[in-house]
Amino acid sequence: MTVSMKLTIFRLGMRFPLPHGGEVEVLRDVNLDVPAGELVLLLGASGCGKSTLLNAIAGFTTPTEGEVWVDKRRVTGPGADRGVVLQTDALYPWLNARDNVAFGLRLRSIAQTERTVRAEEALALVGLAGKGDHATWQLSGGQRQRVSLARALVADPDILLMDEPLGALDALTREQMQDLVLEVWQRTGKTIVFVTHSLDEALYLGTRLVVLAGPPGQIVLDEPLPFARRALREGGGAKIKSAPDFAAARERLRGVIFAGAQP
Ligand SMILES: Nc1ncnc2c1ncn2[C@@H]1O[C@H](COP(=O)(O)OP(=O)(O)OP(=O)(O)O)[C@@H](O)[C@H]1O
Repeated sequence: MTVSMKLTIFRLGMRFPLPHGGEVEVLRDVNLDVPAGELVLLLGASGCGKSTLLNAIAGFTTPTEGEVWVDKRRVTGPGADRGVVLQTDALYPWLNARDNVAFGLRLRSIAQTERTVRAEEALALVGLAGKGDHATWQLSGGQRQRVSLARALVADPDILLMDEPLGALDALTREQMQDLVLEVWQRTGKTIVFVTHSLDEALYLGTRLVVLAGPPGQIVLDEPLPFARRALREGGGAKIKSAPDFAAARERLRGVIFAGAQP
């Protein structure tokens, strides 16, 4: 699992019709060029349009203006080149962990034996080796999100799109899952776009931080981040999250987001 592709968002705009006439502008002139293998953290206050942007990249919605490209292919709808993980896991309760992961492969007419092998590989990648036979109700919240991540990875997508995937987890599990995301990113080299409204999560996890403010949602900050690579080099986050430069970055960004973030 090593495929990864460049993502290009060009002059993206999104307006939705309102029930009693008129429309609401949710995104305006969003431009983003994501090289292959980058881990982009998309941060912004509630309602600024993060999910709308992610849904447009996933192809779940069609933008009113602009374009989304994955490498040389224009996005016109959902596709196996983009794997999606959402905040709620949406696992099928009648299937065990392995069959939940393998489900998408069945739709693509891949033979049973290969489906099983690939599902087991994906489960191992997210730290669930040997848990394939578990029913979904036997899994903790964190484990369920690991299964969701394995389900997104099993088809070997070019890009992984994650919309607040850790938002419903308790604080400790969330920290463990952040390290898992980093590990998966390092091992697969996938291009990842990860949405969050946690400032600490955005600072810690990304190799690049993109801050969206709105409405209408516009990019107000786009800069590289050092902490994810440092965490991988030094093994683990506690020390990094309490380091003076992490605290300083947090304070600076808090200012950007909560004070002067309106475009
Ligand atoms: N289909 C739609 N029709 C009308 N308005 C919409 C539609 N989808 C989203 N919106 C509006 O667009 C705005 C941005 O929503 P979006 O879910 O993208 O924000 P967000 O930054 O992801 O917020 P949160 O962090 O709370 O999930 C919201 O005001 C929402 O009500």
